[in-house]
Amino acid sequence: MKVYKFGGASVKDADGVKNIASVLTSTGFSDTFMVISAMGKTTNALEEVVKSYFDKKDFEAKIDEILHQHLRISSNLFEKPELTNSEIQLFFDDLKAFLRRNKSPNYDFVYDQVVCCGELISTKIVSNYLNSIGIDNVWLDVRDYIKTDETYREGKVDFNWTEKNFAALEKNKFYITQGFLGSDPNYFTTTLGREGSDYTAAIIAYCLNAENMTIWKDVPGVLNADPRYFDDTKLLNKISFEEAIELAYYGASVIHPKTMQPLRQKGIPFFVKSFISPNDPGTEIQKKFQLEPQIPCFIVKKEQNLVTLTTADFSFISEDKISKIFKVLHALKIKVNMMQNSAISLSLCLEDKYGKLDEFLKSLEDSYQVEIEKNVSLYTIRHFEERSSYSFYKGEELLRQIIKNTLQIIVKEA
Ligand SMILES: Nc1ncnc2c1ncn2[C@@H]1O[C@H](COP(=O)(O)OP(=O)(O)O)[C@@H](O)[C@H]1O
Ligand SMILES: N[C@@H](CC(=O)OP(=O)(O)O)C(=O)O
Repeated sequence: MKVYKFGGASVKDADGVKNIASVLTSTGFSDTFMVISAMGKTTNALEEVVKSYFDKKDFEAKIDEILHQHLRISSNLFEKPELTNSEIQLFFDDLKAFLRRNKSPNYDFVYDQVVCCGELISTKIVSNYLNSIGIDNVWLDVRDYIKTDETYREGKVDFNWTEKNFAALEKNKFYITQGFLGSDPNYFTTTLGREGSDYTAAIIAYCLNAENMTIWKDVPGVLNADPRYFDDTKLLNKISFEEAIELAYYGASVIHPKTMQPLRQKGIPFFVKSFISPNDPGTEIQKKFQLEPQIPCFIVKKEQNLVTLTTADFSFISEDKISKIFKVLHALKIKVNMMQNSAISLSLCLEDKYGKLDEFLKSLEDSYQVEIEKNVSLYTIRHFEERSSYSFYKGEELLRQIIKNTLQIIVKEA
């Protein structure tokens, strides 16, 4: 069995859905498990619904907007869209009913029960479309298979339970299911973290001992830099799992960082390919591969915060103090992307996905002098060449660090 994953960019409109059919026709689809994300930016739109709901604003109008976007796509796909449209309508009716009767004040719990709609609808549309053109498939609710704990928005997968569920599945079929979703022990929906559908595909590949896994993207494969921010990017033909983990960790957003671990554990070959040119080789990721070609790789993480703490009384920043600071960061789910310390100061490059930075800074007020530079960029160059002078950014360099073959620079962009 092979595992395919198509992300939001590949199913952003009716033409995208039709293109999946041509990819499948050119590559074959027997004994395949296909994971699909929400269409385009639907997850962002559903996040807005949750925010409006908690802000006591008109969340139903936002839901209707998302409903109509999907109905439009469906109308462009089917000669007779009535059946699919009524299924789409039902998902949204259920969503509204859930929000009207919900009593839980837990934002993260409600978030997961709402945003899952994006993946449930996209897979319904794609599955119905493929069946309508003779590509027979079976739609699965992934929440019946992938089990997690109760960490809403960042569900931790119970691999043993999940593996048992997949073992019961009938072989040699073409399955379509949702990325990004799971369910907790009480069968409430959980999500695996934003952009988590790549990870879902890897979990499924792991559980089914897949021959290989391919994620289909709008780029030719893994490039040595994000083409949105860098010119003259080059395709990396081969990379090792370790290199892919490093690239993803530093922010190469083409692959979700958690994706590699399950694949590496079972030695499952992993491809990143273009859904525009499905017959091109793309990037192959395997154990013990050497990076090919051997060139520097550039990564940028935007919207970072550089926080510098200096002890108010000029005492040393001891391990004890650092450990307390990190406990608070962990509790507030603030990610540290780079750190540097001296005797009396500690600089941290922080990513504040959940808007908790002010709470963090408040907790430090009494013990530290705090300086903050918001909205900075963190550039990372893997395999940098010492003699090269890099001029890929415009702005002021705030901090620089070299660890082995990795150079990192924090920049206040001009
Ligand atoms: N090193 C890289 N190589 C290729 N693409 C990259 C890289 N770093 C970032 N990207 C970006 O990743 C995008 C594809 O990933 P993503 O948008 O998450 O796809 P999807 O949501 O469809 O799965 C590309 O359009 C590209 O801008
Ligand atoms: N739809 C989810 C999960 C995901 O992985 O999406 P994508 O494959 O489009 O990055 C998100 O936007 O976070």
